[in-house]
Amino acid sequence: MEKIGVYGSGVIGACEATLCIGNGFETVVVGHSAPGLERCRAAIGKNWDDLIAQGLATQRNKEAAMELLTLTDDPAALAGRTFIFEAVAEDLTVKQSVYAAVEAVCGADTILASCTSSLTAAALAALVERPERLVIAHPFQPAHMLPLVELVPSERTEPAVLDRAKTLLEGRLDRQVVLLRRDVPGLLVNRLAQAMFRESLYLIEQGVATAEDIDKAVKWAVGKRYASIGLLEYFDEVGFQLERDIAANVYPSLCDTKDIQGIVTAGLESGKTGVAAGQGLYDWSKKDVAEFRMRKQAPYFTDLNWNLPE
Ligand SMILES: NC(=O)C1=CN([C@@H]2O[C@H](COP(=O)(O)OP(=O)(O)OC[C@H]3O[C@@H](n4cnc5c(N)ncnc54)[C@H](O)[C@@H]3O)[C@@H](O)[C@H]2O)C=CC1
Ligand SMILES: O=C(O)[C@@H](O)C(=O)[C@H](O)[C@@H](O)CO
Repeated sequence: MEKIGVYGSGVIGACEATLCIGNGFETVVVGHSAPGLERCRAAIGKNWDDLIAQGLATQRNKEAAMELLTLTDDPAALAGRTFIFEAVAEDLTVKQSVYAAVEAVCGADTILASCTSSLTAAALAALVERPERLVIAHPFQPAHMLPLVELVPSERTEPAVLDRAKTLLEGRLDRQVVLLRRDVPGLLVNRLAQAMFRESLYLIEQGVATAEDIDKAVKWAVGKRYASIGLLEYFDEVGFQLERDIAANVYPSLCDTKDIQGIVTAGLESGKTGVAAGQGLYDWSKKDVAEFRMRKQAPYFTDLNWNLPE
């Protein structure tokens, strides 16, 4: 059984810890500030309360899971850990300092699994002394609920490391793994997501549709359809002939900007940066954030198959 560490006590660190303790793994979480660690403990507790409210866990499961959790600001507590999820800021300098701290206390056999959303495995491998032990294991929010993990080796990752990561994720942590054959920025899902975000922002800027219109279309067409069939299964069903004709009409007018769009730079300048600011593409002061949180988790409630601690 791997001995798990999580470096990072933010959004993803809290979810990874919830998942690991929820499957009976004693887990050490390293953060870098006392208030951050307190927020992390509260976030993990809230994740459990949501599961309990859905009848998917009991108060006893929560207590047993929380007993498996250690939160600390001391990286030395990672000594003896065999599998570390790195979930710190999306910044190579921050990741490099964290990797140095991990490699200073962990053995040569310890796997470093980065949760990065957009950096390449090659760029991360260049930051460590033992690149053969580094892999990307990219989760999706809410990371303890949504099962997909993208696994990406660098050219220097040992095959046995991939096997161990896959065994842990699929065999012990109730995850669905997609292995990327080559290292690309944004991995797989974030490349698709960024293409959709770019086009959506473009459609708003061009006055074609509102954020509400786009989200309604995504929920009812894209979301529902591709929940049961694959995107490319659908492409094949339509057939190459029609898809070629549509592409010939649509490709020339698709957004292909390489720049960050005005709607985003303006939001950053005015402080209207999304849910946490109360205003982004939507006015969140008029929306129910707690209801959104439950809606975000709801699709996964029926699939949970954890080895809950008693
Ligand atoms: N938020 C998301 O939707 C997702 C994020 N990720 C990836 O997970 C990683 C973490 O992201 P979040 O949890 O969202 O970020 P966050 O901002 O919520 O948490 C970042 C963590 O990094 C720590 N940190 C920041 N500077 C540090 C430093 N100099 N030394 C040590 N620790 C430091 C913070 O204390 C915090 O614990 C990133 O690589 C991100 O791309 C992956 C999937 C989804
Ligand atoms: O979708 C997610 O939860 C993740 O894939 C991410 O890496 C990112 O945070 C991304 O979605 C932000 O757009």
